[in-house]
Amino acid sequence: MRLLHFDTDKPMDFIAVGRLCIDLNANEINRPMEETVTFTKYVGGSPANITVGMARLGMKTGFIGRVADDQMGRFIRHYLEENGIDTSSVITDEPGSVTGLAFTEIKSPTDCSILMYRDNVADLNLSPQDVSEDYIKQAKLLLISGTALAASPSREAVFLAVEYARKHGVVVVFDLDYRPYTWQSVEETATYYNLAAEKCDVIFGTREEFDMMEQFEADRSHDDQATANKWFDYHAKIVVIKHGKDGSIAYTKDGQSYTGTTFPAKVIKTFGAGDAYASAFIYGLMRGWDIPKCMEFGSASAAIVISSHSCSDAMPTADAIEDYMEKCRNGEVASHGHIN
Ligand SMILES: Nc1ncnc2c1ncn2[C@@H]1O[C@H](COP(=O)(O)OP(=O)(O)OP(=O)(O)O)[C@@H](O)[C@H]1O
Ligand SMILES: O=C(O)C[C@@H](O)[C@H](O)C(=O)CO
Repeated sequence: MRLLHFDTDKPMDFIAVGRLCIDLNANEINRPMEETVTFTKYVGGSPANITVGMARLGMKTGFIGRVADDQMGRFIRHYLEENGIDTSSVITDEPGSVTGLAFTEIKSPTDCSILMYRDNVADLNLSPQDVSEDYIKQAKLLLISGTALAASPSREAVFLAVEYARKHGVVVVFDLDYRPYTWQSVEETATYYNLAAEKCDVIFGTREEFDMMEQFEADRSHDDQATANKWFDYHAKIVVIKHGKDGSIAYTKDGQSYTGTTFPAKVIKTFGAGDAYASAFIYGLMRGWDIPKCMEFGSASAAIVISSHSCSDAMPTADAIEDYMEKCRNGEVASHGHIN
């Protein structure tokens, strides 16, 4: 059974919609934020990272979003363009809004957190009028990400993008990307996440993210297969549930499930794993690979990114992923900072 159809007549491979922001990653690692004094600036935001990943993998990519009319907004636009990402649907917001900042605290390879500055951010000002049906219809795949659903008008813009995608046979992928601090309440969060997930072909999330979505259900089994089955009753063909260092499980609508293992990593920080995994997995899907191969590629890409200081800038090329897998097979990469 063919799970997904990518329309090869469409010129653009991949478009993401949502947040573009800045990561300021601690240079002094293995210490709390209170003792951290210098940071390196990178483009950040989960959908931005995934798009950079896709571009590094050689896909023709574009982004729909809003950036602030400030130095940070210009830095983001320039970085996307340098990576070959089309920015014709990246709009500069009216003066007054700011660029979202994520300060990352790297206390240890397994204890990382993010301190967010997201008041009055430009990315959540994306409006339905910014979403072009013509732009979306020429892509094979649209990626949406949960944080863009946190507030209006960005929320409506994402739902409209999904409608256009479905109307024109564009595969819709949802990366749950749940960041609690951008939401008002768990009730609101679960409501919008569930409404969006109903409309998507592929869903990526962690067990905790799916638990958040299922919090008001009578039967909360926390069971991965039950979670996947629920979405197969709507539109989904593939549901991937990620379990950090314990790997991932992919379920497909034809009743199969596949367990993905992890690659050894010299972990510097754990965030970015999910974005790297998603980009390499989606790349594999678009190349027509079977699910286990997509998972293997995703896991290897994740291991590379968590062994690096950044998320976006560390996204590997296909050759770099192949090389890494080869080195792991030859026993040349030992795990470090990896708690089993
Ligand atoms: N410590 C680790 N060592 C090796 N691989 C890892 C590790 N942590 C995560 N991965 C890989 O990355 C994949 C996704 O990780 P995870 O479940 O942490 O996603 P996530 O929570 O969405 O990530 P993020 O922190 O970027 O939000 C895992 O399925 C696994 O393949
Ligand atoms: O916006 C965030 O939540 C932080 C991201 O910018 C960061 O790159 C990350 O956490 C990747 O998943």
